[in-house]
Amino acid sequence: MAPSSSSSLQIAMYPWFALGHITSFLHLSNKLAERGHKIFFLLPTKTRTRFEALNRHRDLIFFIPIPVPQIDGLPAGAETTADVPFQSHPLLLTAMDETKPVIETHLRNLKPQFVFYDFSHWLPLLARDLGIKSLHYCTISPAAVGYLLRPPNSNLKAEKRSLTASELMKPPINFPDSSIRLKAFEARGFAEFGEGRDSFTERMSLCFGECDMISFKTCVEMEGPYCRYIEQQFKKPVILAGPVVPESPKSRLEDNFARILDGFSPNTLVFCSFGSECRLEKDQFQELLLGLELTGRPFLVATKPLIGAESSPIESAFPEGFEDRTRGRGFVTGEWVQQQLILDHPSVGCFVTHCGSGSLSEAMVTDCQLVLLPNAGDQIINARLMGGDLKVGVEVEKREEDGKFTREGVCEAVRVVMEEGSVVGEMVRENHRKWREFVLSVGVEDQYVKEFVHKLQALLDT
Ligand SMILES: C[C@@H]1O[C@H](OP(=O)(O)OP(=O)(O)OC[C@H]2O[C@@H](n3ccc(=O)[nH]c3=O)[C@H](O)[C@@H]2O)[C@H](O)[C@H](O)[C@H]1O
Repeated sequence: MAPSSSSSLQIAMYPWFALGHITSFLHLSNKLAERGHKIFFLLPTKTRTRFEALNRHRDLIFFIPIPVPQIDGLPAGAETTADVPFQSHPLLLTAMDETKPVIETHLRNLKPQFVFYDFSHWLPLLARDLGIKSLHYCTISPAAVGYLLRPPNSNLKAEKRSLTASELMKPPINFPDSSIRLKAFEARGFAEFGEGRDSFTERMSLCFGECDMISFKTCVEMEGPYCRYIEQQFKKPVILAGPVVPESPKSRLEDNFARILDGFSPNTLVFCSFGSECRLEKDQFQELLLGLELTGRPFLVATKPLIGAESSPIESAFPEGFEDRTRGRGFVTGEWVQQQLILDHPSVGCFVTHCGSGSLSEAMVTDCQLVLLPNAGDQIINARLMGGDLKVGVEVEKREEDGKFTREGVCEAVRVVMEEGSVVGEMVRENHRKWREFVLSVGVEDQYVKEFVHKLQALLDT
């Protein structure tokens, strides 16, 4: 018998097998556990160790290991999008779909009142059969969902076709007024995604269409119009978890990085990270490094480029003479770093980000200047939102003909935000400061989470 709506909630969470999604669900779990609610966090077995440090309430957040089925074509032991190239993501989706019987067993035993999910389109239907309410907790921004997914009632299905590049260059009908547009090369990228995109679009339409409620990690002040647009398009209540400000992990910054960062004056170092999935082609990786070299500033890059064999050392992809020229001020690693702790370090003055939603949440609460260098998917829309609507960062220019960025473009974007007296730099600094103050102001987060829980409890009474 479900407890009355005034007592604490019991929620199962099953995020998509991507570190950015798991991180986002865990940040929300911390906020809910802080208020006494119990979370059963289902995640791939081996991946759990990456997240122990982020679990701040081990008495209320219980990690439940889910073995990832071995699918033909998936490397042995692969569990998340960080373990496979982008082209293999559909195989990982299949692996997640094949965990359905295991998830059903857990839900029958755990008997949560809710299940939160994002890409497992079969979960809302399963939950309904088990008398469990389902919430699609969408880590992708409402602006990106609205622009890229297009309304479910569009005539595309009837015409059995995908959106063309020219259709994708313009926002959908009734989309809120904004600076969000796709450039020709970006629209072509989405259109060429083709049937992979169609089945993904189909999957997402089910994820949004079958749940009891939709939720985003954002606030009305930032993305209210886009949330209302989603509500209208999917005819489903949208509840907001608020900014879900990530707390810093309990761990300390590793000595080798502490030593590097302690060696630089406050707000001087450029930190660059592209999340857990992005793998730059070698030519673009070199343009990035040469661009940071051109700035004349100290920099730390944490990203794993696509280079020959996985076992090749990252130095094999460095531009000619780069190491000698940047010794003592340029640091590059292909390993997983403690991004939140690095961003918190006083020497970091600029964050070059791929605009993944987790990284942007973390960026918003720092005082780093932001350079936006989206790689794919919703990151592009996030960059337009941050650089165009909110004006809290500057986007790196890319060539129209092939969508590639250049060393000069990287250097110019860093210069604009970091140079003393730069008008644009001061504008984005001030806008970022205002949003940071809003997001961190007393009561904002608490009010959003309270309202979020209240709406969940109200759903139990329906
Ligand atoms: C929603 C989905 O998130 C995806 O994940 P991705 O990992 O790329 O990026 P983030 O969301 O920033 O998530 C990345 C997370 O990994 C952390 N991190 C990353 C690198 C590192 O070396 N160390 C770290 O601690 C970082 O702090 C953040 O919390 C994609 O963007 C996708 O476009 C988006 O729809």
